[in-house]
Amino acid sequence: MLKVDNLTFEVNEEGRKRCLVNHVSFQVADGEMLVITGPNGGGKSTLAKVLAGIENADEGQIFLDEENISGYDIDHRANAGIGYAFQQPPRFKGMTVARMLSLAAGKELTEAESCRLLSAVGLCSADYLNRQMDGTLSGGEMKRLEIATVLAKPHKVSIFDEPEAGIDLWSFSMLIKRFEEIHKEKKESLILISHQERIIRMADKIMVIEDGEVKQYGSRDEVLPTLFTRESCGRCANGLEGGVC
Ligand SMILES: Nc1ncnc2c1ncn2[C@@H]1O[C@H](COP(=O)(O)OP(=O)(O)OP(=O)(O)O)[C@@H](O)[C@H]1O
Repeated sequence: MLKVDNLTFEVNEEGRKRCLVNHVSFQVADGEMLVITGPNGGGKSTLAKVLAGIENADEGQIFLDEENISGYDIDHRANAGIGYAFQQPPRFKGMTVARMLSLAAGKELTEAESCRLLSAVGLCSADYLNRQMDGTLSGGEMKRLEIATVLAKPHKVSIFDEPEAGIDLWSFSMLIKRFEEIHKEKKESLILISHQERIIRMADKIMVIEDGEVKQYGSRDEVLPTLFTRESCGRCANGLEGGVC
């Protein structure tokens, strides 16, 4: 169980404090899937970075199975069981895909194991295992490799920031299947940040974040109908595409 209590993250903008994550509290039970959605710039990625230990919270606490991980850095949080896939994955010059997957798995993977991971994200291992994780890979390829690194190891909670971004339709379907399998197995909890209706509909719980605050949080049946009846974003008069802006 992940328990997030009163999490706050501020930045200093030209001498003025701006709260990007504003007293956010929620829980993700074992095996549960939480989808976080909301308008662009609402604070979803920032919240994910604070959960993963990339940014340090100014206030609040994070508990993973009763363990207070609030003071842990990114490595300690990963060891405690938090997996995190960036919205925009970093590239690593000089590192092959095979090496990266083994590092992510925490053990030397066989070719067959690496192949299974790459297949789950729609990549053919023969073409990729010896490629460098550098600028020669396309944005969509990097995104799928980043997701494969999180899938390489079991976590208590895996956070995927917009896993659909830049991914083609065929790979997206495979990815959805993998998320469905993980969800069905109930061995790990998933937090998916997404604007994609198909992903939002998979959730056990949905949280809407806007202006750094939790605007809605509840079961899929409670929140989903309200998403698709909102006509405009709460922050501005912009129309919503497919129900979510
Ligand atoms: N380090 C930072 N310093 C200042 N402002 C930041 C910083 N990081 C993010 N922001 C701003 O905070 C707000 C929230 O950004 P964030 O990336 O968390 O939004 P998001 O909900 O993930 O958006 P999107 O749906 O577009 O991915 C944005 O206005 C962004 O420009």
